[in-house]
Amino acid sequence: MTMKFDAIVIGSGQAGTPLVFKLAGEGMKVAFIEKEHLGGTCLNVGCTPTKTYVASARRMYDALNGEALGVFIPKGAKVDLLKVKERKDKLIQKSVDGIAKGLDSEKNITFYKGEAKFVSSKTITINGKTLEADKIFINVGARPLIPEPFQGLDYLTNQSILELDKLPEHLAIIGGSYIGLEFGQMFRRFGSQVTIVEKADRIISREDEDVSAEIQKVMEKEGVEFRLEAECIGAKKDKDGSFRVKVDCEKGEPEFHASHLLLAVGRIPNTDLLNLEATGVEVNKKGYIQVNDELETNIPGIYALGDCNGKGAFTHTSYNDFEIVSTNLFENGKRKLSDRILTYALFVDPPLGRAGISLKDAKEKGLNVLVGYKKMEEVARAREKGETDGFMRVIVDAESNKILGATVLGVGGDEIISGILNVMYADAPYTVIRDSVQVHPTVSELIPTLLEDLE
Ligand SMILES: Cc1cc2nc3c(=O)[nH]c(=O)nc-3n(C[C@H](O)[C@H](O)[C@H](O)COP(=O)(O)OP(=O)(O)OC[C@H]3O[C@@H](n4cnc5c(N)ncnc54)[C@H](O)[C@@H]3O)c2cc1C
Ligand SMILES: NC(=O)c1ccc[n+]([C@@H]2O[C@H](COP(=O)([O-])OP(=O)(O)OC[C@H]3O[C@@H](n4cnc5c(N)ncnc54)[C@H](O)[C@@H]3O)[C@@H](O)[C@H]2O)c1
Repeated sequence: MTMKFDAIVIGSGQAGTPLVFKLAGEGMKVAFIEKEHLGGTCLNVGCTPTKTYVASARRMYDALNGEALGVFIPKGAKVDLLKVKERKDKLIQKSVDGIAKGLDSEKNITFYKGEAKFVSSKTITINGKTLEADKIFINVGARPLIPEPFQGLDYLTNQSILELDKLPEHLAIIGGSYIGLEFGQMFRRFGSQVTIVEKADRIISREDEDVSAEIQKVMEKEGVEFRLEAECIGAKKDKDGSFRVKVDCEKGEPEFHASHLLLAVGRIPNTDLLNLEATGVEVNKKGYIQVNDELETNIPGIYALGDCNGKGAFTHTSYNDFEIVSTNLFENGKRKLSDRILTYALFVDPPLGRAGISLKDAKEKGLNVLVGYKKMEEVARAREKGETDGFMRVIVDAESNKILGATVLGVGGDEIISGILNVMYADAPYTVIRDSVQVHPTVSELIPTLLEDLE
């Protein structure tokens, strides 16, 4: 028998979860399907646990680096990974329980635990049942990419590394991008030896070259080893249980030993699990579902939100997808994907805050831009804190005076970037910040000064 609903939401990610409550609140009967964790990647195996670990790692760093500020902390500080994990598990559980309680008390939502598959553009199957709805919202997220040479090995992913209760002696991380760098710095701070293997000639090669160089410098100072221009082509387990990691490289050893191996070589969308062929929904070569400016696919009534549409890869972009769909469906709104300005942070320490285009993007597009740049060393508050690594850069359109992009790599960079982003959303000229008065002493106070000196 087919069960009829007004809407079906597949995946309890950062868009699906708020959407299901909104749909139900509007009086629709909704089926909500999740195959693994309630709350999705961000809450269970992404942002929340990693930023919880980053906080513990920072405490450890402070305990070991007091002397420069005249604070002598007796030796012996150590990390108990089990306790770090328990703290993380508790934080997650509280949020998961909150979602579960919300579901229990909403009579319009029927929750199904299991993997949904399409039968047609209006029907899906779940645990042997068939559900039908005129509106179907796909929010299935992404999973770690596991290249062929690593299949069958007991490697770690962003999920399993967060289940360890003992510190790895030597953690080899394959991939020097967002996931690799955040885990790399935190495990080094916890006390592991860390080697990051990256096939490109620099880490986070989507960023400007000076960003890659500065983050590498900071992490090397803390003892993280980098193998650049080194493609990991596989690994073997030795009898003692350690890994022999093989790299294709011109410089350095083609093999090294590590106790643990973390794969952080990219993510793939979970769209291959959905039997989308039954619907005619278009996906691109990488498996991302193609959507229009309002997140609808080529099949009317089917929407794709979050990482699986390839339009963003962050929690805030996924949540914004929810806002677009929700406003347009229920509030007569006209919100569009194309109104969104790119922004994100990389939570290494000091953090990288980014908004809009990079200098590399500006050059590639041949844009006529003015650039303001200051090193963190020039910021009084950064000197007072003893945290002078990094720099800030703001890119301005030479004709319109509008801000096109910004990079704040330095203490507070993840928060400071919002001030610049807000002016970009206001579509105001850079002179608004240049002529503003900021609190002294803050890192933000140098941004008006930086904007006085555009080149
Ligand atoms: C280690 C790590 C750290 C991160 N840190 C940050 C950060 O600091 N800031 C940030 O903005 N972003 C961060 N991200 C990215 C962020 O987690 C994702 O962008 C965000 O979770 C995207 O959410 P989503 O809505 O696309 O779906 P997800 O949160 O991925 O949820 C999708 C859900 O769908 C379920 N599902 C899949 N297929 C099916 C199916 N067929 N049937 C039923 N259910 C299904 C999955 O089990 C999953 O629970 C991080 C990611 C990782 C991996
Ligand atoms: N702070 C944040 O917002 C945050 C944090 C973590 C993750 N994320 C999300 O996670 C995703 C990034 O995932 P990621 O870091 O795994 O992937 P990525 O795609 O960003 O980078 C993969 C890296 O691995 C390298 N690589 C690939 N194969 C290799 C090989 N065989 N040997 C050596 N290097 C190899 C690539 O050159 C690349 O630098 C993004 O979607 C991002 O949005 C976000």
